[in-house]
Amino acid sequence: MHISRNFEKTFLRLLSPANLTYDTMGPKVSWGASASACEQRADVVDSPLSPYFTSSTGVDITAASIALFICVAWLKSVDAAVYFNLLDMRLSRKMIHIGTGPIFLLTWNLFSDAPEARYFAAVVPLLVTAQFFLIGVGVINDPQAVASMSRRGDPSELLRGPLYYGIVFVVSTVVFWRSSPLGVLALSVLCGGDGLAEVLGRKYGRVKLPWSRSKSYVGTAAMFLGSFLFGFGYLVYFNYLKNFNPELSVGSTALIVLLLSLAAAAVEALPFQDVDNITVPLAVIILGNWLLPFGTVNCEY
Ligand SMILES: Nc1ccn([C@@H]2O[C@H](COP(=O)(O)OP(=O)(O)OP(=O)(O)O)[C@@H](O)[C@H]2O)c(=O)n1
Ligand SMILES: C/C(=C\CO)CCC[C@H](C)CCC[C@H](C)CCCC(C)C
Repeated sequence: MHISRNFEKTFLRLLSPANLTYDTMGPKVSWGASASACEQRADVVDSPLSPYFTSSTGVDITAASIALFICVAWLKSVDAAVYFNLLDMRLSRKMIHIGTGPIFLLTWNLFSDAPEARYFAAVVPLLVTAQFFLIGVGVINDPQAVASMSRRGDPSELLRGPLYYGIVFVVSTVVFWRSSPLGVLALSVLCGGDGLAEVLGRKYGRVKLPWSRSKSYVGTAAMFLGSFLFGFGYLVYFNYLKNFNPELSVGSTALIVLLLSLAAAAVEALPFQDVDNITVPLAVIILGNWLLPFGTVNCEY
């Protein structure tokens, strides 16, 4: 068994109630059943880059370089839009929050099916997050990045929301990678739900939640909607690309993502700021680990 499968197993065991048992292939709960085809989660995605290389390392280095290039181009375009006053600082922060993760997810299938591909992929958010960490602590001076990613123009703000966001991406890429619907779902809910909550909440959220005075009913409804749209959209997309084995059944997955989006909206409505970037994906992983097996086809439960 590859070491990364152990990460996944250990991570889920740490997060879950003690009465559930885990199979050896990842976040699939075995409800007392013996190992079956439902518990195989091998990565069988074929990279479009593989015809051009003789080794998986060549594919993975190229895929990581392409992702890094796209990342720099995207972040620099947002910085430039803020610099030329085409974009308001608050909106730019949200655009980075909503856009960066989903763009990264779209690059995942460029990587090879080698077990170490996830580490090459994780290097991309790791490098970008490390750079923002250094800006946050004052080692690197990058006023444009601070302007586009902070709320009030203070570099140390990068050490909260943006840093947590980056860490969640690195950990989830290594632990779950692309063959697990859990990681894809947690990351897309983090980007879509939280992002839409702030954009719509700030614009239309006049009536505040009684227990969370900085959040509104409109924002919480947008959190639910954004979580569902991004979460379900990305699961259907990766399902169509045959990332998940066993395959997801679109109907039951819709229902499960609906429930998980409600849970994500409830967690986001709690009176905390910044840590949403950790609590929301964590809640989706804990609950999704229990619910998602029911959304797979050809399995008996
Ligand atoms: N469930 C939610 C989540 C967020 N929001 C809105 O989204 C914004 C949250 O922005 P954020 O950057 O997290 O916090 P603040 O620092 O309070 O925002 P700002 O300083 O830009 O007002 C707030 O205006 C809040 O009303 C909301 O209405 N409902
Ligand atoms: C402003 C942000 C959050 C506030 O809630 C987002 C911060 C973004 C990061 C620190 C960057 C994370 C890196 C990526 C997930 C890698 C992206 C690669 C890609 C191809 C665009």
